[in-house]
Amino acid sequence: MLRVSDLSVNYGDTRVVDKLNLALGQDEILMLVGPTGCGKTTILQALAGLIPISEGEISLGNWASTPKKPIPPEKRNVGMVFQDFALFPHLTVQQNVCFRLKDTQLADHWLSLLGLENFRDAKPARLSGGQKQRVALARTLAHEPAFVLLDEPLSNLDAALKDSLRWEIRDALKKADVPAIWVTHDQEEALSVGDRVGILNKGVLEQLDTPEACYSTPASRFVARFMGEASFLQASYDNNSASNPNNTVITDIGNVPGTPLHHAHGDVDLLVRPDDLSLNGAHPSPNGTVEWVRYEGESRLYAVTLDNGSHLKVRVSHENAIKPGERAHVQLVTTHPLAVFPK
Ligand SMILES: Nc1ncnc2c1ncn2[C@@H]1O[C@H](COP(=O)(O)OP(=O)(O)OP(=O)(O)O)[C@@H](O)[C@H]1O
Repeated sequence: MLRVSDLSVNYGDTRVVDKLNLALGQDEILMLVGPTGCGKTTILQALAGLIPISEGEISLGNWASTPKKPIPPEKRNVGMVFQDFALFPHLTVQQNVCFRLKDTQLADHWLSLLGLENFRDAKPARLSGGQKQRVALARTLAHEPAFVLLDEPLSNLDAALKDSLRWEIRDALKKADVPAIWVTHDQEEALSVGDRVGILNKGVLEQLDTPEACYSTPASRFVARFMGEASFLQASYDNNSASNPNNTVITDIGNVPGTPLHHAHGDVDLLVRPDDLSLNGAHPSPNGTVEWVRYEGESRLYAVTLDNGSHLKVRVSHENAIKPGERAHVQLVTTHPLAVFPK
């Protein structure tokens, strides 16, 4: 198990990572997300042993690295996958994957598993971005790493390729049966690929949880906003289980079941995602005005200001075409519990 205890990293007087704690299961994939400059790459570099740590401990199997007794990178058996692929341009695919490998059987295994057999003799320049990243992954896994760190492996690829390759990478990591930490800027990627998601804010891990929990019951408003489109709706909530046995939250646009966070009670803010709402431009009693609309293909995303002053984002079918400035009726239509934050 890869274990990180109270890990802090300073650059000079500036603390960039603050008391990070996590433990990864044998084949677990942890997606690390957060705004630019929050410390994601620094964490990967610290885990790989490429930069010194200021406090805490990183351990895996038979080694433990501390500020006083650092374990050098070559003794950690870490595999790294970078966004720029980092392949040797003068070597073929086969030579890249087999680089410094005693047993080339594993190279064959990963080359075939990642669909690279026909490219064995090609040089990287001839390959597409997706193929290059598969070669980089095959090389990493052929060396039987004890854990894998991926630093935005898909960020140099186009959208269609990203979607398929993220699943190929996930499958390969699972087959390799190694823990992995995968840094991404893409919250959709984090939610769909990760076993767990860690959300960093200014060097502090704000939440480490399943994708569902990070999205539905975020630990903070920051996490709520970071993991997707989030609106906060004025609401009232009675936390007394005798008078409110179904945890009902009352709002101007409908009542829904709630999950109270941080002892929310009384006047509260309800976390509403765009798909928790309906929007009707032909309703006889509209309760809001459309501010703008974004066409998304299958759907349209609307920004609506309610007559009570709340701002909401609503995602509905593309068939529903209401223009900015027009009146419409917004209603809460969800049946699953929504997160309730104190004011
Ligand atoms: N070698 C360094 N010396 C001093 N400060 C650094 C150094 N490397 C990074 N930093 C600072 O540490 C902070 C975290 O940087 P880091 O690269 O880990 O962020 P990140 O979350 O990976 O960002 P991005 O998403 O933009 O890649 C930033 O404020 C950055 O400016």
